[in-house]
Amino acid sequence: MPRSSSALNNLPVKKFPITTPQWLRACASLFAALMLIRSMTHECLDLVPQHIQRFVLSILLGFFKRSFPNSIQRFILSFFHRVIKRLLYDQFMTLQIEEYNGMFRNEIYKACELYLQNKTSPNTRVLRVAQSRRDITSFYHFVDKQEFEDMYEGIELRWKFKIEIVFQKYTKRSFELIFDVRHREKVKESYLPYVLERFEAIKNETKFVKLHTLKEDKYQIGWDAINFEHYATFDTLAMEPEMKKMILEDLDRFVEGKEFFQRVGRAWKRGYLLYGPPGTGKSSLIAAMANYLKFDVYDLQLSHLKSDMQLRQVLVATNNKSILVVEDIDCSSELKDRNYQPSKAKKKSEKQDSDDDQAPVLSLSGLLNFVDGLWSSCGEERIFVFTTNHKSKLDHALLRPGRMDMHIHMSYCTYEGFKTLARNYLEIHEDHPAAFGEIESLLQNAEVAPAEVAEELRRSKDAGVALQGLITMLKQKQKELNEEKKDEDKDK
Ligand SMILES: Nc1ncnc2c1ncn2[C@@H]1O[C@H](COP(=O)(O)OP(=O)(O)OP(=O)(O)O)[C@@H](O)[C@H]1O
Repeated sequence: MPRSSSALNNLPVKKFPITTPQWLRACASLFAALMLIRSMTHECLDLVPQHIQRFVLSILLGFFKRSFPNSIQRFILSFFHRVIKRLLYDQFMTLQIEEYNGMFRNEIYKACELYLQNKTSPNTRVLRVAQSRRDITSFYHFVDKQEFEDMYEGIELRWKFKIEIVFQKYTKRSFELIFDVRHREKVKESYLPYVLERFEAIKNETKFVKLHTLKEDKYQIGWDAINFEHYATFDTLAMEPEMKKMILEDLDRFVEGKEFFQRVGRAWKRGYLLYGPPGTGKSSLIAAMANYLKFDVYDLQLSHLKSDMQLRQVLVATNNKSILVVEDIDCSSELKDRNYQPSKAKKKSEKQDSDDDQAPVLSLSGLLNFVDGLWSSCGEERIFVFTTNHKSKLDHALLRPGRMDMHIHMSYCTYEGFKTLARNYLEIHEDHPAAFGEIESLLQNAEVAPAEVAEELRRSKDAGVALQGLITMLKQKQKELNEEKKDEDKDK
């Protein structure tokens, strides 16, 4: 039987102070109010620089600590401290930028290094400064925990440089970028690309060619860089004009050849072999190439390396747009013969042989692999230059195209070469016709390196005296040569 409506009305009803939807609404309003207060606090705090906020907070905390000596009050204070800290600082995000990304140097790290050169913070107390003769800008070396401040479109950014020792062996360098987490996207999409852009611009504005040499500390082997202060250019180089033109055109084709190398599926690199007697300008030509292309020079002294692994380690640490030089490659006894067979060496002594088998080896194939093998694809716009006084002593594997693409013979001084040197050292242009004529005919038979001619021309500022000195020296050389020939004929 259905209950009557009056019966229903008489049932006991439990009354709540507020209904469930009302309670939810109240919570939502409270939450919204809190969010509003939080964002208003942040908006207001945005107007106050962070270091001032931190300073004010530390003063307030000090004041409250002194005012509340009792332990319960201190507990409440530390609770509030944590809440305020959370409100103020836990909104920060930290980006870590380490120097190495696996085996390779991190491009963003390099960009930060240069970008932050001119940015210091008011609390910077130590700066290591260096300046080179040719360089008008000073270089700052960062010290551990050094801080930098930056401002980008109203966003405050704090940088910190860190040096850590890992595994008690290696030094690990990194930058930390600390910023308000709300600007995460802007920092990623806009600020970091801006840093990279500035890096490229600063690099081009202040590009000084660097000379990198190997340095080894207790644990690691790496590169040390100084400004390259070799003033040789193609203008000052004593060389046949056609040869100069050919090299310059080859270099131009190389640097403009990115698409070509991609199209033909080859690594963007080029190898030059410079060969000729001592003092004919091999090092000067390398300097002229570096100054012309504004490429850094890496002087790879093989005697500093013990194994292929070390070789790989230093080679992957080189930058793009660089010239890797191995001087006097024929003298590199460090390079084990490609056909090196431990069995042959057994004849020597058992003990030494077993040591050899286990010792890490620096091999020619290790080097070739980098010039032409799989490792050659690491990096781009690389030039390899090997020099030798004795081309005939070199392994044929090294000489083939693809490894050494261009063989450049650095010859004894020619008349054209002499004219360049006379212009360099005495600032004269064939206004001593008599002396020039005599020197031209003497040079045809003399085997004299440009270094020797240059040395003679340096002896006096008076062009006439210097040229006469050169003529005497050339005559003396010719005399010696004739006597040698006579002796040879006698022996025959
Ligand atoms: N072709 C050249 N043009 C201009 N200067 C030269 C030339 N060759 C030599 N010189 C002068 O002689 C010096 C020594 O030359 P450089 O070191 O370039 O010769 P090198 O062929 O590399 O010698 P080595 O084989 O002994 O290393 C240079 O500093 C330069 O002043």
